[in-house]
Amino acid sequence: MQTIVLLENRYRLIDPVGKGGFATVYKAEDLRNKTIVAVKEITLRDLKPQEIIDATDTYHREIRFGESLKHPALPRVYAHFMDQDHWYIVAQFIDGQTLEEYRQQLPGGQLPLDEVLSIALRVCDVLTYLHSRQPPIIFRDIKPDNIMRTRTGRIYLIDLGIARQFRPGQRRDTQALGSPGYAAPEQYGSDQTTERSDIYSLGATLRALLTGQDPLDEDTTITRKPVALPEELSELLAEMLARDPAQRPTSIISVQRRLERINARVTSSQAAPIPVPPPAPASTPYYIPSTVAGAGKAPATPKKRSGRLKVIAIAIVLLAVLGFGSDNLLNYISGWTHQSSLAQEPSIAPASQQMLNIAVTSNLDEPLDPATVQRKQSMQIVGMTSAGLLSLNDNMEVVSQLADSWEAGDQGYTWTFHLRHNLKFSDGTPLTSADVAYSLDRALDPAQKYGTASYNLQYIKGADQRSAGKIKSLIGQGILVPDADTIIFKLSKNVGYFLQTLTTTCAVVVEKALVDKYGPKFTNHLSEGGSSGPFELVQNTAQKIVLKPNPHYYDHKPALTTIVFTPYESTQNAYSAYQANLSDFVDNIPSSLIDKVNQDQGFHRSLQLTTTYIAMNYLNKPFDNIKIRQAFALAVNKTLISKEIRKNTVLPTNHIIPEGDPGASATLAGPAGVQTLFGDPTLAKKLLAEGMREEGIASLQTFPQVTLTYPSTADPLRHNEMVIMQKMWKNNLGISVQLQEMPGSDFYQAISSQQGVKNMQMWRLSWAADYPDASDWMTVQFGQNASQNVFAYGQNHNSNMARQREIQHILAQADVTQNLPQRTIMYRSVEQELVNDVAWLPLYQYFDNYVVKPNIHGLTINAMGMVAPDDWPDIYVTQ
Ligand SMILES: Nc1ncnc2c1ncn2[C@@H]1O[C@H](COP(=O)(O)OP(=O)(O)OP(=O)(O)O)[C@@H](O)[C@H]1O
Repeated sequence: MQTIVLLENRYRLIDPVGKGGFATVYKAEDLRNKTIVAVKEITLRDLKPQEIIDATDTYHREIRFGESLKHPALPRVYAHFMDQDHWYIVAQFIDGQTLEEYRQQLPGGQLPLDEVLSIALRVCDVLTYLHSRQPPIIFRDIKPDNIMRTRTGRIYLIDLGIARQFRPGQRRDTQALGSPGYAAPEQYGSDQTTERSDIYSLGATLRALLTGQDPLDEDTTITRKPVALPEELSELLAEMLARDPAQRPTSIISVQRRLERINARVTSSQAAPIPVPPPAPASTPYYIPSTVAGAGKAPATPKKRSGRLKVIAIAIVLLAVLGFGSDNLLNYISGWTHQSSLAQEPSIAPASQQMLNIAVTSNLDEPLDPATVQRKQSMQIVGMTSAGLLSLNDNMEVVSQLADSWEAGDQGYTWTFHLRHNLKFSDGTPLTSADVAYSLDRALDPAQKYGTASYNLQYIKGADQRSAGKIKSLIGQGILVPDADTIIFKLSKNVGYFLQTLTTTCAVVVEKALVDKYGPKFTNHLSEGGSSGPFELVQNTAQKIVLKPNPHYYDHKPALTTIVFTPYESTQNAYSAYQANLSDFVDNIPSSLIDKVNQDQGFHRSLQLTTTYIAMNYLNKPFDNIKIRQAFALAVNKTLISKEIRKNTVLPTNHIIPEGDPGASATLAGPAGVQTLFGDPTLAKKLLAEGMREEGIASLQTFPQVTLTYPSTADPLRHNEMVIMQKMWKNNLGISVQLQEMPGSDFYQAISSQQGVKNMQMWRLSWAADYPDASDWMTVQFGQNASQNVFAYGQNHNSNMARQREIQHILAQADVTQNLPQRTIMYRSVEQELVNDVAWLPLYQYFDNYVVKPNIHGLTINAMGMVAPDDWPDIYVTQ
């Protein structure tokens, strides 16, 4: 029996994976999201007072930076919490090892030149990001121990704990931090650390990886391969390692450019042998600190990682602290060691087997034009082959894609984006800010019928006129292109969620040359080039879409060599293909198949930002009374609907801002403060009686006839769902609700305007997020003049009308509040009032149910129903 260690009732510790100065890092399962995370535990007991102060600083910095910084090479921080003796940070789990561990497995501890250059370029990329923050962030501890590498070679910087913001004017750091040998001389207290301190540490790291020699290691007994470095690289390293910061390269970007040139030469001349000069003396010309300024004594020996026994000893203490008895402890530890010694992580399969077959259940005939795609599967393909300035990760955070950095000015009315250096389309032509500008402007062209840009990109100044056909182009007006690497947006409204709008599919880049050549039919020629995402399209027919890695994508190349999308007539057929090993992945599995599919070893589900709700018309009787709305809401048992009708493929909810949206509230109560999801029939009856009294309705006989309207569909479950609610209202309130099924087109036409719903009392509808932001669930639905607000919230004669108006005012203010935490608080407080008012009666949130073969590593669907572009380098076939 194995005892489970559960933190916060949510994180199940699986295995310790690493140990640092103050912290132990565990691989853990987040039971709520069913994902693997890293839990970093800092144990305060046994620390000396100064160590507690240092650990506190480290912890707070790691959280602050981890939560605010977004870069594909920085692990995301999801949560933090503490108990009496420990602090915890929950972060993205990196399935890999540190470069220090990795190099120790290689002969002489040395990495090949091309691999070091590739790592160097990636580290430069993330340092460029950190150094371009305002104020710049100096990492201060670049070393092989703080760089992790996944099995596919993806690189992450860990341990933001000692990073700090550069303060102009401050002469020196208050603390001497960094790691001996890797830290720049000025980090020993003589001067303030700057970007050039990171340049020094990167130089020391690259040198250690190339030579196999630790900067402080004088041991000459180890056999190491003499290193032959291109002359330019030797020169660059010598400059990076100059003792005087003024002698080092001025910026990390200049280092990156030089490394790119060296890399291009090395790659092109790989076949030719490089002459091997005699090895240089280990310690020169590199600076090796002999004293720690201020402390007056020799630097401490570099930290050594503790062995497994020590880790287990710490675990015993941890478990004892968490209240486990000794028997459990022993069971736990034995289970743990047993499991660990047996746990053989499957290895990555050879390139010839890196093929992913995806079964889709609608035709492949939709043109893959980012401006107009509607189907989810098409959006997924577009997201794989086309990149935007920004994208979303699995945690619904906005992360950089083509943009390297960005800044807001003018109180959020101006946004300046700096593109990554040297971007290219898949055909090798340069991708510049002019291409981004062209693509966004094109998406707003009224010729793009059914496009989403007129809505998603509406905040760019002049977008309304462009999409109404009143102006020919936004470029030079709302979109400015001062140079090839910079694009500026001028906004008509300084919404705090502008970045989120740029993650939508309509905001990705298309190649102008291809559109100019083929016009609207350019999507039939995507295999000729034009891809800007991690993959390029090589075949596009009704029978098959084939993708291969885009050789010019800026990020680490995916290990998958081929991805094939094959259409099937039904999900049942797609699942049969999966069972017959013809397909590796099927998503959107409907509830009708769930009993069969959820037995599958590869079954997963991911909560989606899509909610089904009942809308009530504030202008029509009887729903112009809040108590009657509350009575109808509390008479519904949402748990029962989820279980009986939807076979638990949905999550019953009281929330309007759904779980998984960064704005979702953890403390929301349902209408009239009811916390449960199965309603409260007693309270519902009481509220109904009070509401009827207020409205002068003497008895149920004179209660207005109520009709629930819903769009017809082939899915019988929708009808069953309406029938079960009809029964609940009858049983709990004594009211017979009529059901009215309407042809879909008539229904959607009707609910698009207040005039259209004039004769409707309540209707069933679903909403899927455009982007993960609370505004999409608040202002877009309930704001003044919001197109979705056809039920007349804030424009009626209800008793709390004045408050409804105030709420609309708060929403308008929240939209333009630039400070995210403050904005979130505003939306959440409004949401609580809207839920109490039954402005919506939310029923449930959807899961995307999917199967993925166990030998496909890392494939997960995020809350927008997509595989995040950032994930592709870590998705591969195992053997
Ligand atoms: N996000 C992560 N995913 C997987 N493993 C991790 C992660 N973060 C850290 N580790 C592992 O845990 C080890 C210790 O982590 P880390 O270096 O962050 O601890 P620390 O106490 O802050 O270190 P230091 O003593 O260097 O300041 C790392 O060397 C690595 O092996």
